[in-house]
Amino acid sequence: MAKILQMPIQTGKIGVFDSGVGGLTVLREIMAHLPTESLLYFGDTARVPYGDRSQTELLRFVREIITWMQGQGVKMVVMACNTSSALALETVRAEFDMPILGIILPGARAAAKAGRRIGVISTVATANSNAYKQAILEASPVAEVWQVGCPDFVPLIEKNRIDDPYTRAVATDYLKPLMAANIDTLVYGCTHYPHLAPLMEQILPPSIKVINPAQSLVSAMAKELDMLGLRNTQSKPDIDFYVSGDPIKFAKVSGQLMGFSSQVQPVSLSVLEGLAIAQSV
Ligand SMILES: N[C@@H](CCC(=O)O)C(=O)O
Repeated sequence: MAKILQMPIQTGKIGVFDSGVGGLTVLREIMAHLPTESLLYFGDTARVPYGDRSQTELLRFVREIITWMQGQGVKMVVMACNTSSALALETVRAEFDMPILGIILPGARAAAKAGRRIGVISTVATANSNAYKQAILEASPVAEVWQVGCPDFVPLIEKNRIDDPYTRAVATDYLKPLMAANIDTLVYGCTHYPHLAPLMEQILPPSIKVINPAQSLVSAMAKELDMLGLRNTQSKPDIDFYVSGDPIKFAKVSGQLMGFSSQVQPVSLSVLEGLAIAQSV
């Protein structure tokens, strides 16, 4: 595939994407810690969940999204999605001529610093990839890692069923093997899961440290922006939201989860799919 060359500029937006509302937990950290950056958020809500997709499918989606973001003039892309980071990051980094950051390495490093008996909850695809386990063990060879795939979480969170006894029962069940393993640290290995924090805080013993990889990702972003001379110093940043599914539904759920309302614009799947075809010829 040919690389598309483009000169990034400081005032360009940072593209942030996920399958749905999960990446908003990353967006929240970026807004808090890099408040002068303009952002472009894309939620692939027509194709959520990503967690049971094959690597071939995910690579196609991720290539389409990054190509589309390049067309929007972004200066950096942030995969606010662990599943994409686990299965597609390395490949697309070699294909695109722009900084692309994933969330797993920063999360794994933070976990390795925080504890020794580490539980990672994630999508099934992320768990099967062993990406967290490998990255944690690289950072701390003495660590022990337990990974649990939690396929029911994303559909429940996309419907904002957080304060729901069913979700509580599901969460208790997923955490059981980790409690039995006596973990000291729990990693939210899917960006949707920090939305569950109010529920998790009720279920988890307070002695367990909880790692939200987005916090370390934002530090990595800051370093990368400085290194590339791409920090935005303009004072009036803005945020654009786009989804491949229903913009009204996304605006409603994101408003409930984040506490602010936003204008959400549609990007049709045929536009995205066309980009992948154009790239491969
Ligand atoms: N936000 C997700 C994607 C989840 C999904 O769509 O299954 C992640 O971090 O992996």
